[in-house]
Amino acid sequence: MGSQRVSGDNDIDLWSEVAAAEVGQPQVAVIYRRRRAENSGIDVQISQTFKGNRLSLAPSKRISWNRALSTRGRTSIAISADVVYRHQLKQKEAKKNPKRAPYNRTNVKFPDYGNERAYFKEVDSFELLEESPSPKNFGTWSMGIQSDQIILPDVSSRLRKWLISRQPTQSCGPSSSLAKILETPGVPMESVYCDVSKSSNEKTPVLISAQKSNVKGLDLGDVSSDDLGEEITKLTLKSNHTSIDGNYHDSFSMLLMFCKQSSPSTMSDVFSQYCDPINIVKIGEGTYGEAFKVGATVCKIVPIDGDLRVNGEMQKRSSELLEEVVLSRTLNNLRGHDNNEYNACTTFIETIDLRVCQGAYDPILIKAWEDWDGKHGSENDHPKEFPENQCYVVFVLAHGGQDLESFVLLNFNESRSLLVQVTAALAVAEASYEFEHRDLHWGNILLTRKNDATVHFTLEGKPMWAQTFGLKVSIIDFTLSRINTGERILFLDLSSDPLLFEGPKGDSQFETYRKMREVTEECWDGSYPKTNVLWLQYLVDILLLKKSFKRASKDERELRSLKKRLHSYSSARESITDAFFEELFVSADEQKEIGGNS
Ligand SMILES: Nc1ncnc2c1ncn2[C@@H]1O[C@H](COP(=O)(O)OP(=O)(O)OP(=O)(O)O)[C@@H](O)[C@H]1O
Repeated sequence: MGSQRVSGDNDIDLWSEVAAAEVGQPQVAVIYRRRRAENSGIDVQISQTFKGNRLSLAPSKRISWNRALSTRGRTSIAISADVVYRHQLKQKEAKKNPKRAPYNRTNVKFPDYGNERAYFKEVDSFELLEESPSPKNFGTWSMGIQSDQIILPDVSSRLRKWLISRQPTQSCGPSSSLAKILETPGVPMESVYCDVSKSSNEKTPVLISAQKSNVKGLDLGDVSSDDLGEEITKLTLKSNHTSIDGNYHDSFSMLLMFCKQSSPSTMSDVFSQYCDPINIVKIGEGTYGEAFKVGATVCKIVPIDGDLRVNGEMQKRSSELLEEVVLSRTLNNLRGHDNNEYNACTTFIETIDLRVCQGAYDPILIKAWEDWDGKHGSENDHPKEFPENQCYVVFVLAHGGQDLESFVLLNFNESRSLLVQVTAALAVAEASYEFEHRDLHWGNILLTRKNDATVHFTLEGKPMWAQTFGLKVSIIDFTLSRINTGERILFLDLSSDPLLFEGPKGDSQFETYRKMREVTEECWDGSYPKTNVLWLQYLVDILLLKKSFKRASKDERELRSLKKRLHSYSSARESITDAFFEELFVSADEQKEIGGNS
């Protein structure tokens, strides 16, 4: 990231300030690399050099927190059944002691992270100025219900998850069943916070959901959408009676059904729908997925259900992908395909299609993978290892552009627009689905330049148009997110990931995870929209400290006071009412004059 900034004469140069503050400190570059999962922890390789005057984390390759954390992600699958039970215990304790239920680490057996702790102790003694990529790799989703859960007998975790998910949520109205979610585009599950001024400490804000008409069904062959919901449930319950190894074919069948397929496709079948396959280029990678630009879309390919370890990880199972699919599709519903939506926005990346594929990795993709590796140095395993019978889920996504980390913001207006778009999107998703992103670091915000002068949101029935100043924001990566679909709550139990909270002190990303832990009191299934506000504060920090764009000292003051005021808001929904955002919205009349998208 460049540390140059274009500034007016009166500007305070933050970078100079930071550099000045560092004078006299040891000049250290810490280089470390993380070991993959099979090595049962992190191989921290620290080297110190004394050449620059800024402390930085300079990885030999891409720093990958997620890889280190992945070992625990797998644990969270196994304990997912206990999550709800533990939450009940925590709630009981919390009732006894209204201040705070203590987090009893002694009852939880975590792997030994002694080495990592020693490492963090060492880096903590320095001021850390570099951001770290996301710890994205956390295994499976957990599901719970909002309140008054029935303590279930000791059944298999997956069955329990589904049994719980079938309990009607007391506070939600007509649910957004799986079958209905599948009816995208345009399932208008519309939900309202009854009282947005309520304190965030009230754990489950009351949602009133109203299923609207005009629900369009997909062509699901012989299966009607109502039957589909039932079939999915039966299938899952049935499959959960059997062992994990024995049952995934059932989940696989469901996945096929979700993708409207009777059998897996080949990768080239899918890609040829979007472009001439020779034009495919790799654009990014995650621990589980490889992302390729395929025509105007991005295809994220996630291998599933195989025995071959990928990037040091067990492959994800069909059942896990099912849950991710539900979450992506639920957010897709916000995109507003008719004009009746009570809550709508287009900021969450669009999932255009989902496909199940089978076969060895396509040679064209292998070539694209190798080209990217040559330029960027991949952390992932070479995909030529995949066998002929390997299965994958392909997420066909809209192309969201470049991530905030690498994107060059030009001026204060672009930064303001970034903030208003993210805040409004979170407000809409909170209002509709009690959504919390929980991992909104600068790698998960994509930016692109567009001609539209405004971007449209509908929040609780009220249409709003935010000025873009030519910038379009997309939010990706819902791995840590929490959502209430109306029928179920999808969340990840971050307590099973203690290292997430032991990241470097002073690193605003890791400070944010720690603040989330305080806010949620580790009841990760609960609704705490304040977590969205914490990430907004993080974003303001990033804009002030990590991004160079043309700005005056007055602009910096505005950002700093926004950050302060954000302290007092308990949700993105409240935050969007802040004066900072006011002048970024245009009225309906102005919108008509501008003639932007509506
Ligand atoms: N829709 C998109 N538009 C543009 N780039 C994208 C898109 N989706 C993913 N990418 C790129 O691919 C990279 C990997 O994507 P992503 O983080 O979603 O992978 P992942 O497999 O979910 O990661 P992990 O499993 O480790 O959480 C991103 O950092 C981004 O650079």
